[in-house]
Amino acid sequence: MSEPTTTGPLTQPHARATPSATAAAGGLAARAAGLDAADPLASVRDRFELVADEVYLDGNSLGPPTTRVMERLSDVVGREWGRLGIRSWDGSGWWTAPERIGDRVGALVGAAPGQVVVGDSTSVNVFKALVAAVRMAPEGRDEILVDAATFPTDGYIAESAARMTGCHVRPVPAAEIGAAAGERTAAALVNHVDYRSGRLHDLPSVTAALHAAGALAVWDLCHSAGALPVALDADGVDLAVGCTYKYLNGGPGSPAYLYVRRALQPRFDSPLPGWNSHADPFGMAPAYAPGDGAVRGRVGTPEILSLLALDTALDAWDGVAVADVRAKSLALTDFFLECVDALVPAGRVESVTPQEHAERGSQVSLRCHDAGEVMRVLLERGVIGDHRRPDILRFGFTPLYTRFADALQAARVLADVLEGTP
Ligand SMILES: Cc1ncc(COP(=O)(O)O)c(C=O)c1O
Ligand SMILES: Nc1c(O)cccc1C(=O)C[C@H](N)C(=O)O
Repeated sequence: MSEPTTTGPLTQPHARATPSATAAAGGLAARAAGLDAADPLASVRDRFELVADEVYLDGNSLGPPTTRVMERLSDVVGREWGRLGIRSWDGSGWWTAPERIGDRVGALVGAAPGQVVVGDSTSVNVFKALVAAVRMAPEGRDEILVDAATFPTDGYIAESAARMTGCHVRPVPAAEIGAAAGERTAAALVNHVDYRSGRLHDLPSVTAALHAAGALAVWDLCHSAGALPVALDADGVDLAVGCTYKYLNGGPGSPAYLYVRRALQPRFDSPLPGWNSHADPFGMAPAYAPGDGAVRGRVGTPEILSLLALDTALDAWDGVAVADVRAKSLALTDFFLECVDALVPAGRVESVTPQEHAERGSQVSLRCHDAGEVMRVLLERGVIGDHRRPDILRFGFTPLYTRFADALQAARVLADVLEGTP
């Protein structure tokens, strides 16, 4: 599995102690204030529960709660579960929630209704998607291509899916997957945004190249859904999975989702054909007969509490255009890189996140000596990012609630911490 490509050191000389550096910092503060004042998404921040005096830059791992989730969960537990009990499966719409909320997620990833179902973990959905993809591939194909830098769970599950379907896994850098696909390739599993480097991969062209080779394209959208535009239908993606606890704010362990392109649904042969995906679940028939549409991706009883927490979290998107989110995400990450460049002592960090907008997700990853210790101190000082071993500091920028002033504050604290360490 390959390491992310380094895109060059942040080279500006560090001059914080000089009058010109002080002026630069003042200039950055004025710029941040101007950018925040002009931000069309500024008021959306009020929809989230955020800790005062903290800069939360870990929404690419666990998004914070929305302000309405407590009230919704208290109603679900107190009234729907507590008073209506079993009647809520129908009366409160619990039974159909996976497809109903799936359509809401679908709207954020360019999927027309009826193709996304929410439930299970991302790992489980990777398994369903990959085995089903191989089962739908042309006869005689025995290779699954996997993004060589993939988030580990995808790689582990692909290995198992391959063993179960008589295939082998070939790891290939994501950018080369299209070219690597050949007549033996059944399917490829690719991360839209790399979790370590924040690199955005070219979904339309990789998907088209896979199709040209007769293979199916399975995308993991964990680090892109809710952070940037995704056009699953328009780009002809076959299957996709993603989590809902990062940029969709569903909460810790909230259920993941599975997209199966409508044209493929009749051939989607789930490796986990649980009773919830049956054409007549309450017929309790001994023989399995799959239901029609997105429901085919279901397995067992849905995780109602976290599913409905996600439902409420998605209200935060009311009136928000994904294009505005993308524009702000790029502006935030550009501004953070500029602040780091201006304030952090020269040579202490280098960005592994691409400079080119077309290749950047919604995070900035900085390679840094002693990154674990540096992140520990940042957390102590109220800058919440994370550390990926051995040497990566990750900062996720979630446009719905992150301000330009937060980006500057994070860079200032980072500069301070690095000044005090060798
Ligand atoms: C790209 C990617 N895939 C999968 C996962 C995890 O999947 P799961 O929801 O099963 O823990 C993560 C993060 O945890 C991820 O970043
Ligand atoms: N899912 C997580 C968890 O249960 C605990 C801690 C972190 C996570 C994450 O999501 C990690 C994340 N996918 C990553 O990009 O590293």
